Amino acid sequence: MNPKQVAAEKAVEFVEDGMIVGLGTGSTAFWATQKIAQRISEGLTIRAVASSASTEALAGQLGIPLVPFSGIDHIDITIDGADEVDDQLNLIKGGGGALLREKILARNSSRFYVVVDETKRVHRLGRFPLPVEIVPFASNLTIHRLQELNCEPVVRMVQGSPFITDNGNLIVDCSFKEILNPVELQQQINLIPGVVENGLFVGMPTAVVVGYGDGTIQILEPQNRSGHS
Ligand SMILES: O=C[C@H](O)[C@H](O)[C@H](O)COP(=O)(O)O
Repeated sequence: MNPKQVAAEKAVEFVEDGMIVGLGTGSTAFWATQKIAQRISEGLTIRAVASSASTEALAGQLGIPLVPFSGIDHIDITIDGADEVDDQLNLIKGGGGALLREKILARNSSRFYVVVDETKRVHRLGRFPLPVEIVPFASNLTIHRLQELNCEPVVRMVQGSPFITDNGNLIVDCSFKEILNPVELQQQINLIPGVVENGLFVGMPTAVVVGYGDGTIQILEPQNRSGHS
């Protein structure tokens, strides 16, 4: 069985009637959105907020009732993927460019479930280049300041043109190789004028659901690393 699907479907078990649900972005969150649609067809009543235009389109096709960010004052549960998960359950996100809306959802959610396959687990963050969303008009200046933090920044390109986020910004992928202090780094990055947000999610998950190729899952909680079943 697909480990991403296994993890995502487990997390959807935590969705209950009446909830406002944050829908993540990417190939793992995709399975959560599919499962939520299935549960709606079986009688579940929820409203959802999408973390990207692509997820909004998917949810719309699947008949999931959507509300805009402006129409809610809290989110009960968000289910989303990640590019890396470290031993403290800190994350790198933004491989799909959706990190800003994803972080707003996660920060405003009572519960934030992260769904990954086992390949996303690392001892320390940094193998995956850290996505940073920046405003386009001063990008060269902002990129110089990012370089001063000892990373190699590369503007993300798609088919020869800069990737543009749903918010009209650029993504700079910053290779740090190894991130020793994610708390400090996220603050340093976000203090640079021109940076909109970075893909470090520090201390945010309620739990991380890890799916394995043999169909088993492991639920990792911030202080309790048990539960392989
Ligand atoms: O911007 C995209 C998101 O942060 C994704 O959740 C992340 O990149 C993981 O995506 P996937 O599940 O496709 O590996």
